Amino acid sequence: MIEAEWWDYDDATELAEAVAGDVGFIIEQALEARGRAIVAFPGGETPKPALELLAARKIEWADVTIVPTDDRLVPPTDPRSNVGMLAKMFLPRRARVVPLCAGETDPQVAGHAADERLAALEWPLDLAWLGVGADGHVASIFPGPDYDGAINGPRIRRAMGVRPDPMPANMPVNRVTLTKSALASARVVTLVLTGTDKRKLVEKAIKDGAASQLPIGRLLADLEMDIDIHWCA
Ligand SMILES: O=C(O)[C@H](O)[C@@H](O)[C@H](O)[C@H](O)COP(=O)(O)O
Repeated sequence: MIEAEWWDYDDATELAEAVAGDVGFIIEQALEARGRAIVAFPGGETPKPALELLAARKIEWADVTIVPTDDRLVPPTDPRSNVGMLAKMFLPRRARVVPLCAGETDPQVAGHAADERLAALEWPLDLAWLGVGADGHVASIFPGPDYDGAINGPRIRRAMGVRPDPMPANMPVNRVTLTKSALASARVVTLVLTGTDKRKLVEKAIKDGAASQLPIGRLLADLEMDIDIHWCA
């Protein structure tokens, strides 16, 4: 079982400030050690306040590469696009924001194209900042025909196209995701979530370990380092 350290906050503002501080520190350490940083940031709603605070921090953003942990197969101008959100926040800061999808409509074609684009970057990630869905998905690793590939695929495969089955009701679109091995190999993995239901789900996933039925459980079971989990109700 992995060692998870839970950091509990009184409210969403405190959570966002703490996460922005932590992530900023991790990036600065990478810049100091290697002169550049490569980080994966999640999509969804939870990270937005922390991402905004982070973007306002004084960091040498021009030396930072940001990749979404996952994206929806929609144009970057679509409000559902994770890279669109990250680009709006971090391109004005001069960070490099690398998209997972570039107009492809077929998830498998998109996954292979993303994999090729990512191969040109410096691996491993300095940070994989993760969120979790109420159904237990992490990044866009969902049950369906691509689940096994995203979870158990060859280590060299960093991105995959995903056709969730069943489709999540609130966002019924195909995806591209970083694979479990690309995420789990990051130098630091951190998880940020809100709400009691998600907390219970993650606590059970950690307890179940590799036998977990949930994508988040399968990923956490594979980590070789401790993980900080930031949470507020
Ligand atoms: O497309 C996705 O599914 C997201 O990018 C995923 O990475 C996110 O972390 C979870 O869905 C949680 O999202 P919320 O924070 O909005 O619940």
